Amino acid sequence: APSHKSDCGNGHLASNSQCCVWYDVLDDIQTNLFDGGECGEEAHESLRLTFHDAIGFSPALFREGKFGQVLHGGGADGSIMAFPIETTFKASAGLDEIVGEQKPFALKHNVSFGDFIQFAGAVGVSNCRGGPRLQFLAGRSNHSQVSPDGLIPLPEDPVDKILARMADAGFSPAEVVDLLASHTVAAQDHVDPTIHGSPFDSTPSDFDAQFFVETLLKGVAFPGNGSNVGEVLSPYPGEMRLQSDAAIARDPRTACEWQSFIANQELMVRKFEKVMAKMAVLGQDPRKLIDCSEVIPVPKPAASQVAHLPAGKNLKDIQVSCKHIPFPTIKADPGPETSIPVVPAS
Ligand code: HEM
Ligand SMILES: [Ca+2]
Ligand SMILES: [Mn+2]
Repeated sequence: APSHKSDCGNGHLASNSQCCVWYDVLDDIQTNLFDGGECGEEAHESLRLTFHDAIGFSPALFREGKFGQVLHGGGADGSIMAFPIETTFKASAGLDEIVGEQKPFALKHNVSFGDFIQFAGAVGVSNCRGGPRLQFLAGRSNHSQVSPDGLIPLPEDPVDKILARMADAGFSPAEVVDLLASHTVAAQDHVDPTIHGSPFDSTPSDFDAQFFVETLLKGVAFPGNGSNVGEVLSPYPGEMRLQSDAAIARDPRTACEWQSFIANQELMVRKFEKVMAKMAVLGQDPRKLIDCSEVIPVPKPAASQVAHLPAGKNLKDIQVSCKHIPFPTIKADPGPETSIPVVPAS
């Protein structure tokens, strides 16, 4: 049958021939960056990197004359890969590693750093069970503008400061919550450097709603060496809770959006896809980009649409923070109290 697609010559058909190269990048990074398509450390760090590149964008600084000559610029432009100074910013501790791992793939396939970072994040998170299928637009220039320090939120920042910074970049309080669905596939290495890879929920390889319920449980313990800057009490040994996540979960401006995902993983995913489409083109003119979303793999379905209370917890342990919508009915897992094995730093 006649086709309007271009034959890429690599076993794929593309709606636009400029998307062909991304199939080569996909095969290469699934094998050689994501360990055969896993939702592991590299996938998590790649998702985090999409944010740290994109959020270096500030209409407020631009108005004050302190950020570039044109408003279009900065943002999701690959500057965090082009300018090593950006990975020395406190908020980006540890990202030098994933930038170092990704950069040779971008150079080898001759694609821009800005495109590569958003593509790798989208592919990485598609490896997570229940994950989103993110939009991917290609064609960002490889000319980028170094971001000033101080634009990326820190876990010790008060909610007011985080919401103001995110509003400057164009995000509502509800959209900040939507973006934080990313923390369902996340772990820390630098808030408490004595414990490696302590996750933010009990299922860091599943893009599920566990993060949203577990952050509302009463905090009882620190997983590592006690209280660190940006850390608050978590509900289990081994799990890390960021001060910012705990506060946003409980703030009247954000608590109802937070709660709304606990019994609706599908809604969480759709809203994450929508807000990520916006974040991925900060500082870019999307009309000049080509839609290559078809290259992004279709993720495996979620194990459950509804979060559960981990074993040993009950509804009385939840610090209900949305005042006008009843807390959803969720079940508790049977069995002894959950704990996540702690991996000490080597
Ligand atoms: C509200 C602002 C946010 C704050 C304060 C924040 C803070 C943090 C911190 C402190 C870590 C741990 C880093 C480490 O110690 O290794 C982390 C990890 C992570 N963050 Fe965020 N974050 C925010 C928003 C976001 C957004 C918008 C995304 C993506 C869309 C994101 C994705 C991730 C991911 C995937 C990880 C896990 C990385 C890994 O497991 O290696 N974060 N975040
Ligand atoms: Ca999870
Ligand atoms: Mn990590």
